[in-house]
Amino acid sequence: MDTSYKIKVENVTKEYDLYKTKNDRLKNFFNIGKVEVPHFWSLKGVSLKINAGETVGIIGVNGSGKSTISNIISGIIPQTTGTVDVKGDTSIIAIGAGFKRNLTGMENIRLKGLMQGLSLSEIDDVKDQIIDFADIGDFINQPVKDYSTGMRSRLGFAIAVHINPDIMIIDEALSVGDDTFYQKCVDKIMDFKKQGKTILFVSHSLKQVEMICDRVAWMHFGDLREIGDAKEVINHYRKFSADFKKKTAKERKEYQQDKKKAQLEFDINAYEQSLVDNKVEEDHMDRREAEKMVSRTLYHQILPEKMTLTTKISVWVAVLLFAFFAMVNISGHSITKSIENPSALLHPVTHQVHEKGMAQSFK
Ligand SMILES: Nc1ncnc2c1ncn2[C@@H]1O[C@H](COP(=O)(O)OP(=O)(O)OP(=O)(O)O)[C@@H](O)[C@H]1O
Repeated sequence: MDTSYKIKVENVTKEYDLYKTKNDRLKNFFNIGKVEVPHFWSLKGVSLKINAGETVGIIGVNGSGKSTISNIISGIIPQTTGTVDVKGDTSIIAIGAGFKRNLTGMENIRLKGLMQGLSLSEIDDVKDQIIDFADIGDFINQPVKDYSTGMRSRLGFAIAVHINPDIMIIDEALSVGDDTFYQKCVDKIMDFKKQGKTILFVSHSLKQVEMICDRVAWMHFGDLREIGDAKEVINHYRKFSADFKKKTAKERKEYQQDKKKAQLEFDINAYEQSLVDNKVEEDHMDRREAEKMVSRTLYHQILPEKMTLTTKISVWVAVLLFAFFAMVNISGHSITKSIENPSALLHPVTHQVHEKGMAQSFK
């Protein structure tokens, strides 16, 4: 078994339900009625390995799944199927993620530091460097919700590089600062590289990716189209972009529509079947074994995002029990009487006593 990787992503998919209204979402949550919801597969089965000390760029057109895959690797969002293995005693910092908007910059520094396992005195030691690097002055004592995108990103980057994570995930963080800040960030990233840290670098800037990364993953409408040597993959991507630009507006639109359609129509069962077939045909594996193996890879790490039937039943039972006990309480009857004669719940005891009392007082 290959254990040399730092990050391994196997057959990872991400499905989003495109609800039209909040009401539809709620109805589906409780399984009330049948609400037809389009499903969009932001990732259609992505597998990749990243070794310790590598700097890997993620490139691709808008909406190709770059942020989705990096957010799944950093644990910000769960995958729908597939396995993500981040090895060893690893801390990941995804820049810009995990800010509590109502807390001040200073409070967020402490929070992120504590979440990374630093002690309060260790955080105290680096806090001035973070504030200095982020260069956001007195804003450090203002709630993060009042920051501009650039300030938030600068603070995120500053925290990330100063609390020394093993793996750093940088998603478009360098596109927001001015030239001076940009250079400071690049220097820090190069420093990280020298220290042998693992870096995942999501960017639209091919120049930045070319300068910083050893390898590049090219995401394309939910698929990993290519992964390999940075220069080679970037050249292929540049060629694709140049060819794409040569198409007419109508051709470009049709291409994008076809790709989006494939993301809407992606069939997870057919995908599972294709993985099994692959193992049988190419690895000459026994079909039952292949089925078990694929099923494990796809589903063993998954917490169901949607409620299973058992969970739905449990929620309904809990709601009904809650309503029953609330009515018992209001009615003033005993639990036994309420079970024997549920209609009694509609005739509260206090009401009867009150009436009895009134009747007696009139006698
Ligand atoms: N919460 C969501 N609900 C529905 N669809 C989503 C959601 N988040 C992302 N998507 C869709 O998933 C696809 C991939 O999004 P993602 O943000 O990963 O792309 P990206 O490559 O990072 O794009 P960009 O370069 O514009 O940042 C897009 O089509 C996007 O619209």
